[in-house]
Amino acid sequence: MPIRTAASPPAHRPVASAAGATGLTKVYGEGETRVVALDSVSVEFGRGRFTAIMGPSGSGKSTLMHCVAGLDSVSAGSARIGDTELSTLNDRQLTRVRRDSVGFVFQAFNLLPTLTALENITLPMAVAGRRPDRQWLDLVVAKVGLSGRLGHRPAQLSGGQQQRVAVARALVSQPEIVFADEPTGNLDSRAGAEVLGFLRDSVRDLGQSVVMVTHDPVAASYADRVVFLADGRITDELLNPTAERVLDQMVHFGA
Ligand SMILES: Nc1ncnc2c1ncn2[C@@H]1O[C@H](COP(=O)(O)OP(=O)(O)OP(=O)(O)O)[C@@H](O)[C@H]1O
Repeated sequence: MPIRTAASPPAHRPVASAAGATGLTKVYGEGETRVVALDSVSVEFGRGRFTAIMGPSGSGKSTLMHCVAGLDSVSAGSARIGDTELSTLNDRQLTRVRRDSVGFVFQAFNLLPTLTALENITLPMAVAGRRPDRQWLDLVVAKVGLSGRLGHRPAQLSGGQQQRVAVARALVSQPEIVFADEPTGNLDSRAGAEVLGFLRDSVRDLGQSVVMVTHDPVAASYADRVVFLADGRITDELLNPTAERVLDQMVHFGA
């Protein structure tokens, strides 16, 4: 597989979509417990772009990410990864798309404690019966600054280093898109800045597409674009955000 080294395109130019949703509605429960978590959301996540999703608690951020990543079913509308409409897939095909086309980074690093950093990074590909491209693996490991720590187990690494292992694990299979759910939620600001820098570098230098849910305006400022959600709807977006502009927008919407 060729190594992608394309820098991300300028934010004003239309870009191909790495994932997206059309008229996506998600309803949980019924009767008195019925909650419309997403109300006909249409959104594209650009290829080679870093998109942040922001909004108040309960606005539907995680639900949007889970539906587009194929972790949750939709009630109406559609979600897609690349050109693949997820609703057309059976369970086995969906599992394969999630495994081969999507990388995940979670707030809790979700590393296996008995495996080394390198084993954690390559585990998902090993499970899938695939071998990582050695050149790409070396590049990703160097990029996230883990070259000297590949033999360490998670307990021997700081929180920031553990999250960098998780980022490398998400990048190593060269997925169509990486979804990061509050990736800096458990980190201090310095370690958080490093992880965000690596996510941004993976977009700028490696051509990766990244979508990140965050509450933090500083974290969102690493993205090329911020999409704002409120009450299950997209209310606004910002291109080339700064932390100040994101904060203004949040205050404006009472988030
Ligand atoms: N499994 C579920 N069952 C029932 N309701 C749910 C479920 N998951 C989410 N919800 C509801 O859907 C709405 C959107 O939730 P979601 O977790 O997507 O919001 P969020 O913006 O990610 O919130 P937070 O920032 O607090 O994580 C909320 O009202 C939530 O209570």
